Amino acid sequence: MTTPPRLSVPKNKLKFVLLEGIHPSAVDLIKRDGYSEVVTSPKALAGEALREVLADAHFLGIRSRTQLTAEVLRAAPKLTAVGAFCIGTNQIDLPAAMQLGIPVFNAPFSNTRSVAELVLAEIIMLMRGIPQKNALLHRNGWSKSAEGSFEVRGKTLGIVGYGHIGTQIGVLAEQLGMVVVFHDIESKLTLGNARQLASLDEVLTRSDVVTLHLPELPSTKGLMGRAQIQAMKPGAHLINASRGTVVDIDALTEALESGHLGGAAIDVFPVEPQGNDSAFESPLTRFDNVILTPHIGGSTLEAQANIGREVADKLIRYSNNGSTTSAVNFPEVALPEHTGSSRLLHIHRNVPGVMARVNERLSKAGVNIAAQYLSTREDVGYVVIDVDSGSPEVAMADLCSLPDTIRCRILY
Ligand SMILES: NC(=O)c1ccc[n+]([C@@H]2O[C@H](COP(=O)([O-])OP(=O)(O)OC[C@H]3O[C@@H](n4cnc5c(N)ncnc54)[C@H](O)[C@@H]3O)[C@@H](O)[C@H]2O)c1
Ligand SMILES: O=C(O)[C@H](O)COP(=O)(O)O
Repeated sequence: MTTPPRLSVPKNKLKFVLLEGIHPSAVDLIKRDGYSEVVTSPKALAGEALREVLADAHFLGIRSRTQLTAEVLRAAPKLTAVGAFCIGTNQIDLPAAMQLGIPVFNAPFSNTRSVAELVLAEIIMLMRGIPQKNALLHRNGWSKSAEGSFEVRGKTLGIVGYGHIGTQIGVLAEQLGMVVVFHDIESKLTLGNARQLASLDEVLTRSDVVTLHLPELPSTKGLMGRAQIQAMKPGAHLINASRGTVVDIDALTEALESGHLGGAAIDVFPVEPQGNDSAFESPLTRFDNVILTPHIGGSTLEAQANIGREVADKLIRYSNNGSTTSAVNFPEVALPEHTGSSRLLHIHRNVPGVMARVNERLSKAGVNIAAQYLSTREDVGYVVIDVDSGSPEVAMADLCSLPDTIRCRILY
């Protein structure tokens, strides 16, 4: 059996790696807290480059593009926690991370408003036929006409996925006088006059604009396929600022080619370039009535600065005191400061008798338990023990050698 990693390292020896142009607010906070090694990159990494950077990283920050598969995570022996500096966490194998004892944190609300504002603007732009008019003028043409231009007031907006972003858009759209209907797999508290309809189909057949706000899940992949796009009203518009895999791009292309849809606004794509120096390719580039944006729904300076601080703070708290509050994949433990005691953190297989064995080892090591906090999730347990007498190092070494240990570390 291999010995589990024991991460009881001073701050100046802990390495943070922040990829994908994470806002400098994160670096500022991390450094202000006393961590000195912060490596940054404007790009997503993959393959050997990612493996190389993860070989000695303790904390990793990514956004939506870096793919953290089980294989990649297994090749990161020191990785203690991951920060997704965004909302979506579909790019990370969350169950694999939990099995390896690696909590993942994200920023569940920091860019919600930015996405909602972009979508609101796109609704008006699409309903007025602005994308194609704008394109024509850029080619020295002129087309002053009311044909195909409509007010949004009184029109129906269909929201698919009525979560944080969907509800915000619903509220903003009602301020413009739109009728809001939505589909969600959960029964939802509706805001304003929004109405939850019985089925996705009902939302699609009624709406002048359909906007998607779903997470990427096996169940949402290809959710907007040929049949769903064809079920939309002739001349209606489709907006996708959720995940690229939710829409069948070939089916969308056909619907635009045939004129069934009046237009679309697409911010996310099944395959996205790794960085700003890579080329973007899509069958949608040939349509003037399609607004294409480079996955910037959440990319405002306000949102990115807030995300930088929020996720960096969660990583720092986990590093400094072991708190896993709001981790997306991990047993959650909210911890007070541990003054006057040492803190032992033990992540283990949640099998019958494991806590009895933990406490037996502590008793044998002769430490006094000042406080103990336990949380479990599926087959992983996370116990935090504050000890205020005896030798915490000996107790830690004993705990680390328990066969059910996944990871352990000590905080002084
Ligand atoms: N374009 C961008 O820059 C950008 C920015 C932020 C978030 N996002 C994406 O938007 C997604 C949504 O964000 P959010 O904060 O609103 O998430 P959320 O979790 O608050 O809401 C998602 C909603 O979708 C619903 N849902 C799940 N599966 C469904 C299905 N099959 N059919 C109907 N409804 C379903 C859920 O019940 C939930 O209400 C994120 O997961 C992320 O992928 C994109
Ligand atoms: O999930 C998210 O928050 C968005 O997709 C934004 O991702 P980004 O940080 O890569 O722009």
